[in-house]
Formats: sequence, structure tokens, C-alpha cells
Amino acid sequence: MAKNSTARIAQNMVAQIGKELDFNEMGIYCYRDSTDTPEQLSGRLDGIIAALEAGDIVFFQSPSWNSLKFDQALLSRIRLYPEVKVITIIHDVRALMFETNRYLLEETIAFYNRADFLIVPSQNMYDFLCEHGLTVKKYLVQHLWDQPVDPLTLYDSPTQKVLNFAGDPQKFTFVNDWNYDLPLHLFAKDAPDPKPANLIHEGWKNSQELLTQLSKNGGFGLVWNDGGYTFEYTSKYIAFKLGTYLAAGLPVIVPKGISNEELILKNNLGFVVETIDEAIQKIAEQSPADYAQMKADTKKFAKLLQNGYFTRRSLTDAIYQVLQK
Ligand SMILES: O=c1ccn([C@@H]2O[C@H](COP(=O)(O)OP(=O)(O)O)[C@@H](O)[C@H]2O)c(=O)[nH]1
Repeated sequence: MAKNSTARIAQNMVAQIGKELDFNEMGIYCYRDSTDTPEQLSGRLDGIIAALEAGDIVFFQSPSWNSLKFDQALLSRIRLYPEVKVITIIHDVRALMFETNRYLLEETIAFYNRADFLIVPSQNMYDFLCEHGLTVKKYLVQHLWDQPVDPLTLYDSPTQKVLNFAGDPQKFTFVNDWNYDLPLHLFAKDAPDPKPANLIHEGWKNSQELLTQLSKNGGFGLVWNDGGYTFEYTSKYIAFKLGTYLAAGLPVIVPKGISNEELILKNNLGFVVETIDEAIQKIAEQSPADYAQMKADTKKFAKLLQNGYFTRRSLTDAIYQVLQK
């Protein structure tokens, strides 16, 4: 997996928080697994689970980003140990990410059905999976991705009227035509070509630099997409960037229908809008005092993400529940 990929950042973060809770990591190498012979695959799986013992609890971060067949084989190997409990953390559902992957849905749900407990990104995702054959009754909802960071590395900018967006313009093409007066700071390796006048290209930053720069820029963090199939997915998954912005202390702008809409409104963490035009208007109309209040509420909430409490809560609560009838 690419060093900078969001999936990798998220999985490493969960593993790191698990280690802080005294879990042992079973690292999984991401590779072209179709090149393995059955013997090679078997040896590899044994290596991954070498420290596993009967009665252990295993958190399976799904997908491993190898093939579904690989994940199924690994789970079968884990399942050979008596009394093992498997808690599957659904990071991403490949079948829902791209329309061309939809055919994988049934097999993916069959894979989830082999877990004793599920950590799902949202209630929407759980309900959707149930409608398509999910039978696991024990689950909890994760809600947000944490973004562990030392708050002393962050700034407190009073700037209100700017937007920040972390994402590749090839995947989120709306940034290529940014023609609003409100400046948009783009965090991505490549700038759109031609670059819109009010788009400030920040380049790719590592996690710490990104958080620091976001806090320096101030304004709002934007969670947006190009609609269509991707939008259907965002009503069920958790945008990683949402946790990033909030941990940096920035209120957010999110599209209506996103899985964590309620949480954002309830805690005064930003605006839920149907269009970018609406977002621009809301920001234009917002008084400095209202922004300061929103920011203060966001900074209070950010402590949860900065200290990894969403992940800690999910991991410990899942154990608590899976060991009970
Ligand atoms: O300069 C950058 C831009 C992005 N990111 C990371 O990439 C995430 C956003 O990636 P993506 O758009 O793929 O994720 P999504 O929000 O769709 O889950 C951010 O939250 C950051 O963790 C980063 O570290 N540096």
C-alpha cells in the first residue's frame, strides 16, 4: 500500500492505539497475493498468526487491501483456533467504493458474517449491510476517525473566511473549477492545471504538518465529493479528512446526507449543506462571534480525536461486549 494512503494511515493508527492498550499486532504485508502458490500463502498466513493462541480476541482490520480471497483464507486460519473471538473493523467496503466493484458485495458480507462482532463506520452502513444479508447482531458504531496529535503543535487562527480541502483533485474534480471568491487551500501533491485563481496549492503535507497548517489557515475544513456513486458511499463511510479538520480545531462544511451529519449539528461543529453555493453563503453570513463560538465548540470536541478516544472506545467496548452473552 502506498506510504501516504489514507487507508494505511488509518490502519496504522488503530494498530498503534491497540498497542497502547497492550494488544499484540499481527502485521499484514500488502502485496500482489495472486502470485502466491497455495503453499506460499499457507506459510505466509502461519507467519502472520504465529503468536495467536486459543481463546484470544482478534481485531481484523478489513479490508487488508490484499484480495478478498486472502482475507477469507486468513480468517479461516484464525478460526482454526478454538474459542477465538473475531472482531471485524470495517474500514472500507471495496464493493461500495467503485461501481465496478459492486459484484463483490455478497461475498464481502459473507466474510463479515463470520465475525463475532463488528465495528461499523455508521448506523447507515450497518442498516445497508443488513438489507443485503448481514446477520451479525453484535456491533458498535465508530462515528469518526481519530487524529492523534499534540494540541501544543497547533495554532489558533482567527481567520474565518477561507476553506481547506485535503484530497486529490483527480479524485475530487470539483476543485479544478473553483471559481468562488472564497479562497480554497488545497492539500494534495498536484495542483489542478490550469490552477483556479482563488485556489492556493499547499502541496502534500505529512499528517503533523497538515494539522499544523490547517490550524494556521483557520476557516473551515471542507468534506465534499463529486456526487454519484461516491456520494452514496459517503452516506455510509467516515471521511478520514473529517477527523483531520476537527482535530486541527477547524469547523467543517459537509454535504447533507453524510453519515455523521447529526453529530456535527448536535455539537456545533460546522454547517451541513446541499451545495457549495450554500456553504459560501452560510460562511458569508456568519458573524465573527458565531464563528468564534463554533470554533470554541470544535476545539473542545477535538480533544476526543487528538487523544484517540473514538478508537479507544471502539476497541475496549467491542471487547467488553464480545465477551458477554
Ligand atoms: O497533504 C495531505 C493531504 C491529505 N492527507 C491525508 O489524506 C486524508 C484525506 O484523504 P482522502 O481524501 O483519500 O480520504 P477521505 O476523506 O475520502 O477518507 C486526510 O485526512 C489526511 O489524513 C495528508 O496527510 N496530507
